Amino acid sequence: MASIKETSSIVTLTHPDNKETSVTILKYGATVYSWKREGVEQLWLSSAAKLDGSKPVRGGIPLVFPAFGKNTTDKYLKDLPQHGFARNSNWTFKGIVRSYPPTVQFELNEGNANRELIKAWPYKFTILYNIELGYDHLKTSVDIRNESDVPFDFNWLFHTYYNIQDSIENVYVHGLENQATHDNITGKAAVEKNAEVIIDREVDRRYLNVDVKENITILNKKTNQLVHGLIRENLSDAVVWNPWIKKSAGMGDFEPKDGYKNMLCVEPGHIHDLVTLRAKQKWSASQYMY
Ligand SMILES: O=P(O)(O)OC[C@H]1O[C@@H](O)[C@H](O)[C@@H](O)[C@@H]1O
Repeated sequence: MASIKETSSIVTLTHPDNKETSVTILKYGATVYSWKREGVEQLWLSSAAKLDGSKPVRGGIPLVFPAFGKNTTDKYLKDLPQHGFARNSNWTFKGIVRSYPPTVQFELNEGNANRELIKAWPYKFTILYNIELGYDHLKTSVDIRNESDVPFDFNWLFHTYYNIQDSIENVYVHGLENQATHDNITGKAAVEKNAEVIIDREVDRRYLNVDVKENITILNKKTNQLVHGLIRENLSDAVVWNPWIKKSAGMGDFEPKDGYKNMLCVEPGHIHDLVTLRAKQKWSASQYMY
């Protein structure tokens, strides 16, 4: 039997076959902020991250909904903060929904979402968020249901911060060659020429419409061994983000300051356009990390 520990602010799930394999979720944002596989932390978390609900968590897996970045054009989304309100809302813990692999569920709807922020977005919805702890993987899945009588538009993205135990200089991202990109820093579109995407400066790049049959992996430069692997369902875009020296220096909740050497965000999402969800319809997506 998996063990679950719940406090007023967090839920920790431990795998039945290995007590060193666990996942910890903050109810605020339903933010997974630790995933240990056989005792080894897989996610990066800033030592200055706020875990008290005063701001989104700098690290782990913040959830981005219903807007990616700062939307400036949509009638309602433009009044929301960067990355929407899901990561700044207290989600309801619904308990364990499957015993093997042990899976816990959280729910967000217009009733428990951040009261100030939800004022800008006049829809009824239910998001069920499942976190499945495998002995060798973590799968996070989302079902979004439009409970309104009219359609609504949204982005979804898992803002995953991977822990790069070895330095960032020693890894590359694979699976993005020939993909269309949009650079968030320069605003320019391009095509990725590299089979091995290295991170040696600030990188903030959207990869658009990447075939979901393609796994995205982080590999060791010297040995080509797998550091992290990602399988996506219904999430055709991916952001690759590392703030590097200057940007992390400017973020008060980013510590240690050289932490950029030990993290890399590879964020699967639907952001090339907005998903339109018709009344009473459901949209589902997941990321499987191994
Ligand atoms: O500081 P925030 O709001 O958590 O965002 C972090 C980063 O999130 C990434 O997804 C964006 O592409 C970046 O532009 C952004 O800086």
